[in-house]
Amino acid sequence: MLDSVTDLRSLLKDPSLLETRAYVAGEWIAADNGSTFEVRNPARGDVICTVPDLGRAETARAIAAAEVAMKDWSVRTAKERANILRAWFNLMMANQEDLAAILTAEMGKPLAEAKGEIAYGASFIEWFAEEAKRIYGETIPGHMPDKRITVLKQPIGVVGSITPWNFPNAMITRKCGPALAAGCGFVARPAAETPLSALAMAVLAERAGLPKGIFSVVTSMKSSDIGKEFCENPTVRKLTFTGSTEVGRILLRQAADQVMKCSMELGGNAPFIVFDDADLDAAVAGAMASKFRNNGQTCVCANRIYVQAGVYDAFAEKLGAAVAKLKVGDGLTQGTDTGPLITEKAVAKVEDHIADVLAKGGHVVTGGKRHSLGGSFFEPTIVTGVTQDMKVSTEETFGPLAPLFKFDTEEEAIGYANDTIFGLASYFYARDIGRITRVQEQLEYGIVGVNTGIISTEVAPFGGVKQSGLGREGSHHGIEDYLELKYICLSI
Ligand SMILES: NC(=O)C1=CN([C@@H]2O[C@H](COP(=O)(O)OP(=O)(O)OC[C@H]3O[C@@H](n4cnc5c(N)ncnc54)[C@H](OP(=O)(O)O)[C@@H]3O)[C@@H](O)[C@H]2O)C=CC1
Ligand SMILES: O=C(O)[C@H](O)CS(=O)(=O)O
Repeated sequence: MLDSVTDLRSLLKDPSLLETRAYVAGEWIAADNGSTFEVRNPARGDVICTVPDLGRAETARAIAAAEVAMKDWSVRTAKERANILRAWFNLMMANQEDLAAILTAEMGKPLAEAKGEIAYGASFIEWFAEEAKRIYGETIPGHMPDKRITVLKQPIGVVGSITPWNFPNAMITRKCGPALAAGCGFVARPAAETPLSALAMAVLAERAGLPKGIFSVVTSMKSSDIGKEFCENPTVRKLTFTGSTEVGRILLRQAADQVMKCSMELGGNAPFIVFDDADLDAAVAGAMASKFRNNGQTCVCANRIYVQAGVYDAFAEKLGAAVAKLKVGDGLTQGTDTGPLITEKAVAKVEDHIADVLAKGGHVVTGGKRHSLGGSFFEPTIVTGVTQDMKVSTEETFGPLAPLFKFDTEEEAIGYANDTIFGLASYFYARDIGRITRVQEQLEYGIVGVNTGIISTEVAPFGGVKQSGLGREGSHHGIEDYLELKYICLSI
C-alpha cells in the first residue's frame, strides 16, 4: 500500500530520486514559512508524502537566480550546453523505471504508459541538445552600398513555466529542453497534484551538470500566486503554459501588462472520423489508442468519434469488444490498461457528460458508471445516439468516454469536426487518396492524424489553432519560441 513516502522509496532502485524538497537557485529548500502540501496516490487516495508550499518570495528568488545563471549559461558554446543536456537525457533514460514508478504513484497512469512518458519526455531533451548547435543567424544583402545586415538569434531570457498533472514529466521537458538549449534560465511550477516527477528531474539535472540557478522547480498549491509572479516580475521575459484554455486566457490577460511573450498549449476537442472506405480494424485500434491513452486525460484524445452511416454498426460492435477487454486497476499493478482519474472532480465531469447524453436522448452501450474498485476509477464507456448539441460535443471530456456520432457525407463530417472553438488534434481513417487529400486540407486543426490515433513525437511541431493555443513545441520550430531576433545594421 502506498501510504507513505517510505513505501514508494521501497519500489525504487535509487530512493534518492524521491526528493520532497523544492529546488530553488540550486538549493533544496523548504517554504519560507515552513508550509507544505500533501501529494496523494490517486489509485488509493493515500498520502505519498508532503512537499513545500512555496509562494511569490521563493519564486522571485528562483527567477533572480535564473537571471544570474544566464550570464554564464547563455555565453557557453552551444556544444557545452548540448553536452550537459545530453548527459541529462542519458540519466533520465538510465533511471527510466524509477522515474516511471514516481510518475505512476503521483498521477495514476499505468506503469507501461509512465515508462513511455519518460522516454517521450527525455526525447525532447535529446532533440533540443542537438538543436542547440543549429541556432543559425542570417546575413542579408544590404539595402545600400555602405550597409551590411546581419540577424542574430539570442535567448529570450528567463522563462516561467506552468504545467498540468497529466504528463508530469514530458510537459516540462517539452519546454525546458528548448529553453535551456537556447541559453535561457527556466523556473518550472508543476501541478500541485504531481510535483514529484519534476523534483526527480531536478535531482538528475544537478547530476548532469546543469549550473546552479539555471533550472528551478517551485512546488506550490498557490498556482494563481506563482502565475502572477511570473507575469508581473520584470525579469521574466517568457511565459510557457500547458493546460486548459480557461486558465490560458487568465494568464494571457495577466501577461499582457508586460507584453510578455507567451507559448500556450491549451485545451482540445479532437474529432476522430471513420469513413466507409476505412480499414475498420485499424480504425478501432486507432480509436482505442487515441481515446483511452492516459485514461482519456490528454488534450489530443479523441473527444468525438464520427462514423459514416454504412459502417457505424460494425464499428460500434468492434469498438465495444475492444473496450470490454480493457483492464482497469492500480497503475502500479502489472497488466493494468487504464488507471484512476486524477481527482473526484474529473469523475464528476465524466458523469455530467454521460447524464447530459442520456437527458438528450442518447444511450450508454458500454460502461457508464463508477468502477467497482471505487475511488476515482471509472468504467470505460461508449455512448451512441449523440448529437452536436450535447456537452460531449462542445466540451473536452478528459476521461474514458467515447461518444459515437453518425454522419452521411464527407462534407457533413468536416462541418461537424470543425464546429468547435478548439483546433488542436484531429484524426480520420480513409483509404481513398482523393478523400484523404481533401479532408486533411479542410480540417481546421494544428495536428491531423491520418490512419493513426497517436501523433505525439518530439520531431514534429505540436500545437493548436483557434483557442487551442499559441506557438509550437517540439521539432526544429520549437526552439524559436525561446529566441529573440536581433537585426544588426552596420554602416561601413
Ligand atoms: N494542449 C495541451 O497540451 C494540454 C492541454 N490541457 C488541458 O488542460 C485541462 C486539464 O488539465 P488541468 O491541469 O485541469 O488544466 P488547468 O488549466 O486547470 O491547470 C493546468 C495548470 O495550471 C495551473 N493553474 C490553474 N489555475 C491557474 C492560475 N490562475 N494561474 C496560474 N496557474 C494556474 C494548475 O495548477 P493547479 O492544478 O495546482 O491548480 C496546473 O498546474 C484540459 O482542458 C486539457 O485539455 C492539459 C494538458 C495538455
Ligand atoms: O498534455 C497533453 O495532453 C499532451 O500534450 C499530449 S501529448 O503531447 O502527450 O500527446
